[in-house]
Amino acid sequence: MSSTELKLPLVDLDGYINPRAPGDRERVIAEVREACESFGFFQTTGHNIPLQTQKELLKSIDTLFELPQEEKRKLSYLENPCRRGYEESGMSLRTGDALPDSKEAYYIGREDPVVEHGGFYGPNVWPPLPTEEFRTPVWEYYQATNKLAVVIWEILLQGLGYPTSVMEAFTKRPMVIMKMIRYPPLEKTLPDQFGVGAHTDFGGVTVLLQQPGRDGLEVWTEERKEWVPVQALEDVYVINCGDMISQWSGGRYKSAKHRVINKADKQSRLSCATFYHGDALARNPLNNDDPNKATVGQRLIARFQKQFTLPPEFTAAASS
Ligand SMILES: O=C(O)CCC(=O)C(=O)O
Ligand SMILES: [Fe+2]
Repeated sequence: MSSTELKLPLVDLDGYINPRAPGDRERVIAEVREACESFGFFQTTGHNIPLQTQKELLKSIDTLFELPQEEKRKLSYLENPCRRGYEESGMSLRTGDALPDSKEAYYIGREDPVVEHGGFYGPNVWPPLPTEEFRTPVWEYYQATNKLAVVIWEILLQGLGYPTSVMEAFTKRPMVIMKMIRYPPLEKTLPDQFGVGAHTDFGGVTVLLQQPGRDGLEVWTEERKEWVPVQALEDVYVINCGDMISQWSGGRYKSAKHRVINKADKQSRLSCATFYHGDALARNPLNNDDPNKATVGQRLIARFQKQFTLPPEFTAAASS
């Protein structure tokens, strides 16, 4: 089978969110488990995020990235104690890739009033756009994906035989980072440059919205040693597991390598990833005897130490 024929599993979450018959939920739980054991990725419908909310989010992302470059630079995440704000094209370098990512990104997260735990918690940076054009639709979308991520976490935990109440042990103040992304057209990308170079996601559950019709995401299958292209379909989300949940599951759920290259010659590509981890200070809630005693926050630091500029108090927390 050639790579173009291989597709990610498609799971309809409606049976879990609005069960109508006995066994509906169990069926969805089994389908998600199967997908995450084989691929670490799946696509999904029946997710309960209104199409209008998705469209408004994409419009807001477009408006944001259309701001003049000097305006965007003023919002740099490198200047922000919580690493919220704007990441310019060419700033993320991936191991093994000669060239840095071509994408530009903008990060928001939980809205906490004060900076705490070296910036894991704190306020967002909002761009100088009318509230109704950016902050309101983006925040509505952020909350909707938070809810969806909780549903996915619950399904994944039940797939391993745990009750959903396990969530309480590590999600009192979950770190939920949302990354809005714009990829330049292919003709503006250097040869051998990726939009996002091959990587695994750091932590928990990722909820990804791709701009419909703008393909570009590819997922690595270890079994076949192939990159599987993922279609960007309207109202269809991509869900994947990160390294932390993979480790917590004892390796049952895969954290698959993936990369993005915008396939469109002349059009940019938008996407938005919500990464739902756990409390900064939480440890593996599934195994008290896990020899890896790192907190969620420490894992995050260890992973991004090279990629992001981190304040010293933060880095110190990683090694303690
Ligand atoms: O834009 C995409 O389709 C995927 C982005 C991604 O993998 C990431 O930001 O971690
Ligand atoms: Fe990713």
